[in-house]
Amino acid sequence: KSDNSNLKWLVKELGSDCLTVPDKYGYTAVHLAAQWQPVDSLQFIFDQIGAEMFSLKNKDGETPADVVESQWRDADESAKRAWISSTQRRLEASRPPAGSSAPTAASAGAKKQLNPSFTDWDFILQDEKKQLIGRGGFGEVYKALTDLNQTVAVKVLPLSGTGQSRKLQKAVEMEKRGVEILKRLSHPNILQFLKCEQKSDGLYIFTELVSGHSLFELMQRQNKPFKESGVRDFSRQICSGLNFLHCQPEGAILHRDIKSSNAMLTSKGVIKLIDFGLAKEIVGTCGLSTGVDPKGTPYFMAPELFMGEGGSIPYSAKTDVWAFGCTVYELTAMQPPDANVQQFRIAVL
Ligand SMILES: Nc1ncnc2c1ncn2[C@@H]1O[C@H](COP(=O)(O)OP(=O)(O)OP(=O)(O)O)[C@@H](O)[C@H]1O
Repeated sequence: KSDNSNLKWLVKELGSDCLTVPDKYGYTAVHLAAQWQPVDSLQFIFDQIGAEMFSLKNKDGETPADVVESQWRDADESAKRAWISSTQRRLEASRPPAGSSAPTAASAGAKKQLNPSFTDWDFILQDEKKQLIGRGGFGEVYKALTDLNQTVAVKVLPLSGTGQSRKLQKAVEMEKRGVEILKRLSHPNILQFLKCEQKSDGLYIFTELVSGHSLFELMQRQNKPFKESGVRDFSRQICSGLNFLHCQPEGAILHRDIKSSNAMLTSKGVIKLIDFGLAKEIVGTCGLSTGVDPKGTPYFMAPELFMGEGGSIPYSAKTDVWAFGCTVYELTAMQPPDANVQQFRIAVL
């Protein structure tokens, strides 16, 4: 669009983080605005994400300022160049002298990214116990503090007592590779993965700590489904996250476990998809369980998933979309489709 209404819509729907998400060429919404939109779009972006907008680079290493520089066509281009140089001058002038850590308006506005390169960490304690924030079908999630002074979530998949068979180690290696892939993704609706550590007693997966509740938990607490406007908003955000996963340049990344308990709502109204169907390989290998069944999952499974042969399950982007449809149903009805049918009979249907 030649005005910034589409940018405003994006930010309203997805939050300002979406402005920095690159497409397959590394172009962000900031690059596109710099290329196609008038100068007030740049000001709008600056108001949203601050100085960070000048450091974004596409795959050719071009910043939004470079994109403007390479086009010298009309009045808009010169207005943009003038705005960029005066804003950068102002930023430079407000930067603290070397060695000083006094905050400036620019640095206070800049968003801090989660840094995955911490080397040491510890559980955060509450009443002298590890602060548990959730329990899933095969792991428990705790709060942790890293040596880079960031609070993160750590999911612990216990491996002790299950033996260290080669099959298990292979499943653990697959899990680690999965985390390596997910680490590289950055999208406002996808939980940020940080790293994975294998210890003698388990596998520790570190992620962004989300402040909020899952949509499943919220429905249970309110004891009613969401209103249509909420379902629309959450569905749109889940789609945005899924679309991002499915459109990765190296091929689709699948979530494999879309359901309301795996969509968290933050205090700012942002949906985060959590709990990618990673650990399933380990569970399949060693029968690991915390005693809580991964309840309801068959109700979200596409028909073809019950027909996999030779132990292979034909997950695809389409099976994620099927699970998404079941989740929309769940959000309006508080239960997935066919919830009155026993789990083991779902496959027969
Ligand atoms: N990164 C996180 N930040 C904050 N809370 C989290 C995070 N990850 C998980 N949780 C909380 O922990 C709960 C359990 O999460 P987990 O991913 O282990 O299992 P689940 O999705 O409930 O079930 P299953 O793994 O059986 O599908 C979630 O419902 C959520 O409340």
